[in-house]
Amino acid sequence: MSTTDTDSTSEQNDSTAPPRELLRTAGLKKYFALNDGLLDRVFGETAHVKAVDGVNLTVRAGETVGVVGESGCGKSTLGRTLTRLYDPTDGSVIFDGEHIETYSGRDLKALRRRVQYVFQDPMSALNPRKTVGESVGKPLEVHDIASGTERTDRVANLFEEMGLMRSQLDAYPHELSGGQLQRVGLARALITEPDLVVFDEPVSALDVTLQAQILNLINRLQGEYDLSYVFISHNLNVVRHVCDRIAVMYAGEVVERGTTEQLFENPQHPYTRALLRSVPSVRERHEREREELPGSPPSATNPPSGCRFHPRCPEFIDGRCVSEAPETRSVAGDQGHEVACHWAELSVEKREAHTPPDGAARETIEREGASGEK
Ligand SMILES: Nc1ncnc2c1ncn2[C@@H]1O[C@H](COP(=O)(O)OP(=O)(O)OP(=O)(O)O)[C@@H](O)[C@H]1O
Repeated sequence: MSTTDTDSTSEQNDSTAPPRELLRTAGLKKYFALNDGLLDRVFGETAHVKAVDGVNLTVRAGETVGVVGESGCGKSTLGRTLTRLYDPTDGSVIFDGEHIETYSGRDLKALRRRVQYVFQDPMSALNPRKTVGESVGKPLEVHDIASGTERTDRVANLFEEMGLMRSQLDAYPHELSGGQLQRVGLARALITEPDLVVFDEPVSALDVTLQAQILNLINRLQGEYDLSYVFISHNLNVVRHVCDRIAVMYAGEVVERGTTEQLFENPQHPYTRALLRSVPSVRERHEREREELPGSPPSATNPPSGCRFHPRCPEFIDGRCVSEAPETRSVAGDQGHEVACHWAELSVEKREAHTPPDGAARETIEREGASGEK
């Protein structure tokens, strides 16, 4: 898939130019080997879960980029691969102008200071046998940033900034509530003063009141600490409130990207439209559209041919949907808005006149399209 996100020298000299690019992935892939038994190695090829399959994503300084999609579409794997918690299978990750996909040793350690990951479950980043104060202060020691009383003071100050009490420095993780733990998780991520933080469903385990508090805190910290965020979520209401731009993922690929306004006001991909219809407050605004999206996401090991969404697509056109992977194209008149879909390539008139084939006709097209007999 292609991207139109580019930085030219003239842009950099222009005061109205967008902020500098902090992170860019190009053709990023992460496959997991599924079978690694002796028989598989001797007799056949190892099957792979194509969790992330050629993703281009750009994050500019100071912005929040959302990654949305149903469960299993590859959001967490993308987040972990672009922060080098996972090694990419292919493609590149450029952070602050440097290719980091090949980093190891000292370079990788230095990167860890600048790029942080906040998990849905903050316990994942905390040692249950250590006080939360010790866990939050640990990166200061690992990266030789501060020790002794300076370390204690830094951790205590950050705790207060997160809305925690100094007395809670000595608490063990099991002694704190979910909301307090997520604040500790934020403190642990911010203690090294990173440039980029990836949030993986940071509030989905919390009740609605706590969600709002933590989201407000995340929002405030961005300005105070000059941070860029990648915000992974399946909750479109949350994403809408915190993100500047959004990438919609389906079966390991980005199928649409644009500003939050573009995606919510002018969604182009049938998958994005279906996702939006599943959000009650948004559905009211799109009530003229078709009904809920049927079915579930495909196998990540053997995804459908052509457009991976075609078996579930309410706008299915013809054999192209089955045999040709759609290119990522700019949406006319909507700068920075891109979509990968054959239906979105049609003129407005053709789209309006289009009636998707159903029943036997569709089955025939799918069979012929997949076998190339069309
Ligand atoms: N370590 C792993 N080994 C094998 N397969 C994996 C691994 N991690 C993820 N997967 C698979 O990769 C695909 C993408 O998973 P991933 O967790 O990235 O999706 P997700 O969109 O974040 O889902 P969720 O919202 O449920 O967390 C899924 O099919 C998943 O089962």
